[in-house]
Amino acid sequence: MTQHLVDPQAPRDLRAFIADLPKAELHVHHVGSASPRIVSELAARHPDSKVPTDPEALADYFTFTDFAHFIDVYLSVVDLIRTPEDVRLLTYEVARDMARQQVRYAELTITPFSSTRRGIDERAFMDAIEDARKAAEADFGTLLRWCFDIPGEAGLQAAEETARLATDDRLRPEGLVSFGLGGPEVGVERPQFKPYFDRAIAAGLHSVPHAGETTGPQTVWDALTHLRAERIGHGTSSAQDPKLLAHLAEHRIPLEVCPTSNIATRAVRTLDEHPVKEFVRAGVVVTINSDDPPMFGTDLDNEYAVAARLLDLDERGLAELAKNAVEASFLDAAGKARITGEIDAYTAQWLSR
Ligand SMILES: O=C(O)c1cccc(C(=O)CC[C@H]2O[C@@H](n3cnc4c(=O)[nH]cnc43)[C@H](O)[C@@H]2O)c1
Ligand SMILES: [Zn+2]
Repeated sequence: MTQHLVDPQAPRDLRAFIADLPKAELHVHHVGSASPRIVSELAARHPDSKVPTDPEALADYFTFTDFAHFIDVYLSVVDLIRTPEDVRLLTYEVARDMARQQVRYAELTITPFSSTRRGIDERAFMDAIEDARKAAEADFGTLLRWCFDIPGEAGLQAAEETARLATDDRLRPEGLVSFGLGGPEVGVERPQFKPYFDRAIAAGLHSVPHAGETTGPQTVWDALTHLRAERIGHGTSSAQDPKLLAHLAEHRIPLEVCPTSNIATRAVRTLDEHPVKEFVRAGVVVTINSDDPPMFGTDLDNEYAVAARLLDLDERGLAELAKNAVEASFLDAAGKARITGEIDAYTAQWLSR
């Protein structure tokens, strides 16, 4: 792993504030959220897997030479999820880990194509995630919603399958709010996915593709123009194009920034070189996210601590970041007002200590 949990450079008091701050997370992957505890349990169920279960070996296994290596390792963890019960366990336990960090609401990116192509029945898959969603809400108070993403490198057959699963009224899960596109960007041009995004948008889903994570700003423009993106996953390379930054700011298209992820996949060299400051300076709406937290040796609290350092934020600034995520989410107005109220009440109480 490339980073230790809780940015050691963040002041102790700020870390305590972050730990209890009610939060929303908009960019976090389902399989990429499997903690060592969950991975161990899944690997025990499927002992033929090459994924190590010993935490130290796992830390080593989760050290990536580049983005392609990360995707290879990611897919080996995907291979651990073989039954609807695996899907349910993963989803419910991920929600438990989120609740511990006071995550009140999360949009979890799920790649149903990866599961159905590995033989999990599509109806059973949908039932498993929905069952876990309802149980997580009842048991932990964490609201989960889904973003179904196309694994772009798997091609148009994967796009077709993902669009079908997301728009078929008999299958589409109640918690589904958005449609995405993930995986490597190099050689995976965004415009080819336009017909699938058009179908998803026509079915009432929001468009949230990854773009500008591992390629330049043109990919972000393509996501905006061809895929009608309402938020951008990462968008890191937007910093190279002042006109793009101005466009994102003017149209209030939020970026889902995942600082530690960008270091772990070597998309950005060091945290101090991360362009998040430039986004804020240009007036772009920034949300802070963890992406694949255990794989990147991070969690959402740590990402807030990193953001506090990079953006020189105090408690009020951190509360604004948390509210950005709520506002940029696809939660209904009453839900947004409730979580925003909680953030304000918590911050006021903290500052009056
Ligand atoms: O499942 C398969 O069989 C398969 C076949 C070919 C290609 C793929 C993928 O490319 C899967 C990639 C998968 O990775 C997820 N992910 C997780 N973190 C990130 C990230 O930081 N940036 C982009 N993608 C990420 C994503 O959900 C993709 O669907 C699969
Ligand atoms: Zn991602």
